[in-house]
Amino acid sequence: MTVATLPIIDFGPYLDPAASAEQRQAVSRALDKACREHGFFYLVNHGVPQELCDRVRAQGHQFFQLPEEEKRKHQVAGGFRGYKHFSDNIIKERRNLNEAIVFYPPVNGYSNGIAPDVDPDSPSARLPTTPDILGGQMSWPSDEFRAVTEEYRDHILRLGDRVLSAIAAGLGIGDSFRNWMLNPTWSIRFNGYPNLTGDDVEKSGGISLIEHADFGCITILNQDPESDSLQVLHQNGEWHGVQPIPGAFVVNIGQLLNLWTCGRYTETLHRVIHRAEQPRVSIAIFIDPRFDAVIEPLSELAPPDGCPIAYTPKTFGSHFLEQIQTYFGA
Ligand SMILES: O=C(O)CCC(=O)C(=O)O
Ligand SMILES: [Fe+2]
Repeated sequence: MTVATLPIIDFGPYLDPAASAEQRQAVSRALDKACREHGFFYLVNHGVPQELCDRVRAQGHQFFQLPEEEKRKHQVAGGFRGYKHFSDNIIKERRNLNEAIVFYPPVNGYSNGIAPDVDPDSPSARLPTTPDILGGQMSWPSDEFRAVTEEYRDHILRLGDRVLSAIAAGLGIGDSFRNWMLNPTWSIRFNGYPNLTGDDVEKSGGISLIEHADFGCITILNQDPESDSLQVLHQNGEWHGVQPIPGAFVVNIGQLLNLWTCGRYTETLHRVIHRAEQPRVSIAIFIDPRFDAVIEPLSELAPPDGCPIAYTPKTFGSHFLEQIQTYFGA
C-alpha cells in the first residue's frame, strides 16, 4: 500500500512565548495549506506530554482486553454513549469490525457542562429532540480510566483551541470564529481493533472501520505507534496508509470546516483496516462548536456571489444530533 505523504506541522512556535510573529505565521500558512490540500496532517511539538498520551492508550488496551460481559456493563441505554460491541457498532447502517467506548459531555442539561453562560431556560439550552438520545450517565470503566482520560481531554481541548486559533490566523479571520468554539462540544472515542481473521474478512469485506468523514470541526487522534492501519483517500481515488510518527498526533478536519470556509477546506474520507496480530487502540477526540452556535458559512470568507455550498442555518446542537443519528443510529 502506498504511504500517505501528509504534511508534518511543527506547532512549537504557537506554544513558545519566545517565538516571533513570523514563526507563528509560518505555522498558520502551513496549516492552511495542509487543510486545503489534504484535510489531514501530523502535529508535532504539540506540548501534550508523551507519557500521558501513552497512559491513556494503555487504559484503552486494558479495557478492550476485559471479558465481553465486563465491557457490556458499560453499555448505556440509548446506544450512543458507552461501550459498543462489534455487533452493535454500526456506521451508516454498515457493521464495523471494531469496538468502541464513547464519552460525550452531559448534554442533557445543557447548562450542566457545555455552556455555563447560556441561560438554562432559553430554547437553545435544551437539546432539540426528545427523548434525549444522549441521555444517561457516562459509564467510566474505573476511577483511574476516568482520571487519565479527563486529564488527557483537558490537554487536548487546550491544544485544539490553539490549533483552531492558528487555523483562523491562516485564514486571515482573526479570532472571529472563536466565540463558537468557547466551551466546545467534545466527544471522546476509544477505538479498539482486534486483528481481522479470515472469517471476518469474508463477512465484512475486511474493513475494521468503514470509510467516513468526520462531521464536526477538528479531530485529534492518538494512535498506537506500531500500525499503519488508518488509511486516507487520496485525490487520485487510491487509499493510502497513514504511517504513525511516534509522538505525533494525526489531526483531520471535518465537514463543518468545509462549510465555514465556503469550501476552501475539504474533509477527507478515511477508514481503518487492521490486519496486524497485536490489537490496536486509537483515541479520537472530536472538537466541535458550542451547541447554540449557528452553523453557516463565515461571512468574511464567502465569495461576493455567495457560498457555493448548499446549507440551511441551524444550531450545532441540532446538527450534532442529526449527524450522530445518521452515523450511528441503528
Ligand atoms: O482509528 C483510527 O485511526 C481512526 C478513527 C476514526 O476515524 C474515528 O474515530 O472517527
Ligand atoms: Fe474518523
